[in-house]
Amino acid sequence: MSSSQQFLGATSALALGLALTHRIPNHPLSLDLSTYAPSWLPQAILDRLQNLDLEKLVAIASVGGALTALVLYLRRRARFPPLVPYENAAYGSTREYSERPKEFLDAAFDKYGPVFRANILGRDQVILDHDYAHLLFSMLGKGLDHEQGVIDLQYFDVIIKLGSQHHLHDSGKMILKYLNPALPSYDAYGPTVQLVYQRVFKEALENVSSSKGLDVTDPFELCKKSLADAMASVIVGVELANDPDIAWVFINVSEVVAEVGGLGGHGSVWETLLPFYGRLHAYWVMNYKQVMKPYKTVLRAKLGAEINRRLQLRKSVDEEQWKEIRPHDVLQGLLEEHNFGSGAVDVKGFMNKIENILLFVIFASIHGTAVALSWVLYLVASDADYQKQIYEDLAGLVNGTDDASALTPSVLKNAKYLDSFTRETLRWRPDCLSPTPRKAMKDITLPNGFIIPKGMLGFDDAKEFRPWRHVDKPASTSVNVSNAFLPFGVGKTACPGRFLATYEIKLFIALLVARYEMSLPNGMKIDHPGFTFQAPPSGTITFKERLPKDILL
Ligand code: HEM
Repeated sequence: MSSSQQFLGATSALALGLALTHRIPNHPLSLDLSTYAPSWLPQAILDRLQNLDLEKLVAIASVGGALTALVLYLRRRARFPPLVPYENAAYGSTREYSERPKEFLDAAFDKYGPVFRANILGRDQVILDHDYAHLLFSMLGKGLDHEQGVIDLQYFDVIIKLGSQHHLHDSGKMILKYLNPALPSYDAYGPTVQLVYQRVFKEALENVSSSKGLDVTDPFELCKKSLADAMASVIVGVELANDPDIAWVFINVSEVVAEVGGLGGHGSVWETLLPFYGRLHAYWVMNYKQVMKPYKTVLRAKLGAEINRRLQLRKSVDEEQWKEIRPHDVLQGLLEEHNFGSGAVDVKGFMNKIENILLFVIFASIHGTAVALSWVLYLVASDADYQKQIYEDLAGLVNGTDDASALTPSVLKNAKYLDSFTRETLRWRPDCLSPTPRKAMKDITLPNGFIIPKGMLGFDDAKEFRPWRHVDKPASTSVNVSNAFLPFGVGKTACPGRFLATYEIKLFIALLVARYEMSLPNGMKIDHPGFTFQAPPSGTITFKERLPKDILL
């Protein structure tokens, strides 16, 4: 504090104290303020201040107090990162950002440096370049709350409350238990996912040949369908995954939640004017309209029938035969925790317990992974050299075999170029701000003196895309979370599905690159910048089959 601020503060505090203890007596008061007075203050003014009557003193103190507060406020504000100017007070920079996110961010970084504020979605938000975000999250991370950031921006608390309880961590525990790469059974999911992909590719790319390319106009649908079917096979089993009603649940649940949480409402006039509008909307959709109800009804009916089928089947075979035919899926693991062995599963009680957990896992596993996968796919398709490098990487691993089930999770771990590409895409996706905002729970002072004010959200922006930057860096694989790599979060709540997610992404790309050459005849388009849940790119991808001698799998 400067000496003038100290003087103002001392005068105010003294006057207020006196006013309270003397209850404002009606006679002049003599004070000695000379020790506090700055040297530049004229003696005449000091004399008058020292012989004030109390009423005047209280008046001066009030003005002094108000001025001190104003000075402190202005000084604190002056240390906020610079704000990108905007013309429309209602929209701030929301429109400008949503129309051309990359240009908007690039121009702001050029002009203001690594940290600035922009008024987006009705509030000032701090945006950091990647290096600065890394520094901030790792060195000054205390007081930055990821969960609170996500709740504020994505209404996660409303969305994941699919029933009467939150199921985030229960779902996490379930994934870590049944889809844990440390378990020997994990590799068993490889062939399951591969069979699904091959079936979906066969349907979608049936008419492709080396002479005649095939244009796929909506590759995101291909990504989503592949992942929804793969997750259904892994979670409820290959047989049930073929049921069209179950396929409908898997593909739509994630869509609905993503809509509610971001893609649909964000950027609307309402949300910009009323930042809490999104939350109200989420309450309306989830709790009043109960959009999850039809999915729950189908899930209950179909899973109920499947559980009874498995119980009957188990009764009809002996121990040895059961070992042969026991389904390798998450459902079976869960059933075995709930009396499957004794043949006395209480189906209704079981469904009550697991229904919401399953719905959350379906959401968590499909939409985000499909968007991430479509980014990887478009970026791979954007450059023949990327495909060449990944193809050579795979050729070394496949080693002459043409058996597609060769690419188990443990084999694909060694596809280092593909892994680096996946990590870099997740790190970089350029269309929008990081999906892991942080909320400042207290003022945070940056090394350059700027303050990130309490209550504000912070994002990071990643600069250059360099797909091989993580090659031969064992601590920087696609699943190593850290403050420098936030797409899967960090710490004890880091995404437990990231092992499966990156496997699914890499396998999808590997199977395509092994057989096809891809190109983007019209480039790629970013239709909607992700304010929170990220949006996929769009645009046609042309597939051409490699010459038979070059097809790897
Ligand atoms: C590329 C795809 C994916 C991305 C980018 C992603 C990202 C995330 C992020 C950012 C979180 C929050 C982390 C935090 O709070 O710090 C999270 C949590 C979670 N994810 Fe993922 N995820 C993906 C795929 C998956 C898959 C495939 C599954 C399931 C198999 C899954 C299941 C979960 C669960 C259950 C949680 C909650 C964990 C807890 O709070 O205990 N995710 N994910």
